[in-house]
Amino acid sequence: MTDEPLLRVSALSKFYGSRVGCENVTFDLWPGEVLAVVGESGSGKTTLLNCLSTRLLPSSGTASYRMRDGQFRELYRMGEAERRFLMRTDWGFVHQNPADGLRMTVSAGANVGERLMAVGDRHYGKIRATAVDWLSRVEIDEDRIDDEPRAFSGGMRQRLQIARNLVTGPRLVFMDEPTGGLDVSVQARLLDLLRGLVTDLGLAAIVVTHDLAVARLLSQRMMVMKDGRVVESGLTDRVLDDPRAPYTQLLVSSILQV
Ligand SMILES: Nc1ncnc2c1ncn2[C@@H]1O[C@H](COP(=O)(O)OP(=O)(O)OP(=O)(O)O)[C@@H](O)[C@H]1O
Repeated sequence: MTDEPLLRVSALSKFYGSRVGCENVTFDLWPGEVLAVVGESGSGKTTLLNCLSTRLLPSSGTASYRMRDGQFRELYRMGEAERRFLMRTDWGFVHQNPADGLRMTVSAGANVGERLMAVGDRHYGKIRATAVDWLSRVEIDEDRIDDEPRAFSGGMRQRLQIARNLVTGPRLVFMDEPTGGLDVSVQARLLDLLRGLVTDLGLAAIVVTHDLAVARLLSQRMMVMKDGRVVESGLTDRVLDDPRAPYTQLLVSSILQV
């Protein structure tokens, strides 16, 4: 661990015309830390995630990322080429719908291998061996390596998307409802797998979820959003066991009643 954050976000806001997407969001993310962003539909989670991952330009505010050389760079002032390089080498993005993060008409092995080629690997044998290794880490049998993800179940597709994102050794991974849309039993297994990988690799992650159980299992810290604003933030166990904002209390009690 270093004594400097990986990401520094200050007074970030995004407006869609007069509508608030997210407003005045400030936080630091530390290396190896998992931050969950929770809130009901329309609270601004996806807007925030898209701004942080530079898919969307905020209306105001700053976000600085500590590059591998230790220097902080302002994300919204980066050139397109540098931003793309960062996204390819140092970041991952796991979409809720695996089809958004995979190439559905190339093999599972190629989905993983092409990410290695994108960062300069050229040795075919090594790429294939790494792909096999990563497929096994996400519990996909080696004999499925030549199958296209269209032939996979939802859970397998999501595990493949995770392998594709982690194979290049990113330092920060953005996840948008990574277990959304899956059966409950498949969700539990995927969450276990994700938790293991994040811990083993010492990954930092920002996980958007409306599911407090996902936040509890994956994150050390969480932010609760409502109407685009952060209404509460803190260590996940503290926020869930002793929520202070009335909205968080409502959110937590509504889950407990289920
Ligand atoms: N492209 C857009 N144009 C206009 N308004 C938008 C756009 N995207 C989001 N919004 C609005 O911004 C607000 C925050 O939406 P956002 O999708 O970020 O919330 P969310 O918490 O991620 O919701 P969900 O869980 O349903 O995805 C909402 O009022 C939404 O209607």
